[in-house]
Amino acid sequence: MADAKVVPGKAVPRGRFPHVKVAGGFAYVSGTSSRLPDNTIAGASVDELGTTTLDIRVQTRAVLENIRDILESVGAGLDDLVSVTAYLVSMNDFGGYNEVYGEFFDETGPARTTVAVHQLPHPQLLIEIQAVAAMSRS
Ligand SMILES: O=C(O)C/C=C/C(=O)C(=O)O
Repeated sequence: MADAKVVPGKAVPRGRFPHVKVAGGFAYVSGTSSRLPDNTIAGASVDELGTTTLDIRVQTRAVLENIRDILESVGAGLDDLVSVTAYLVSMNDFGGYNEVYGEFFDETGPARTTVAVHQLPHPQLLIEIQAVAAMSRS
């Protein structure tokens, strides 16, 4: 049985899809950004002159924390992840992303693929991650 869920308290999806869908013993987490419940973007700020500052480290941490919260809503956690696909707007951000990623996971963690894409669904986003977790907990 498949079980799709929009998680209360998380940023509402900007389309008709769930945060997570559980099927066949796995939890499939939709592409997740650093967007917060008030629709601001963690790791993005605009000063009084309109200059935008984007921080890949802050965004990466917030993305992984959002995924952690989404997984917890279905009884799983970051330790249950088996696959991660990360989308960066620029490979110039790979170093900062990789540094923060390494605070969450090591070589026993999920299989990972990182690619650069032309754009993400909001101009302030530097990173989005989709992930799959095994539902190992009873
Ligand atoms: O929800 C976000 O902030 C970013 C992710 C969006 C998608 O992956 C999507 O709309 O499909």
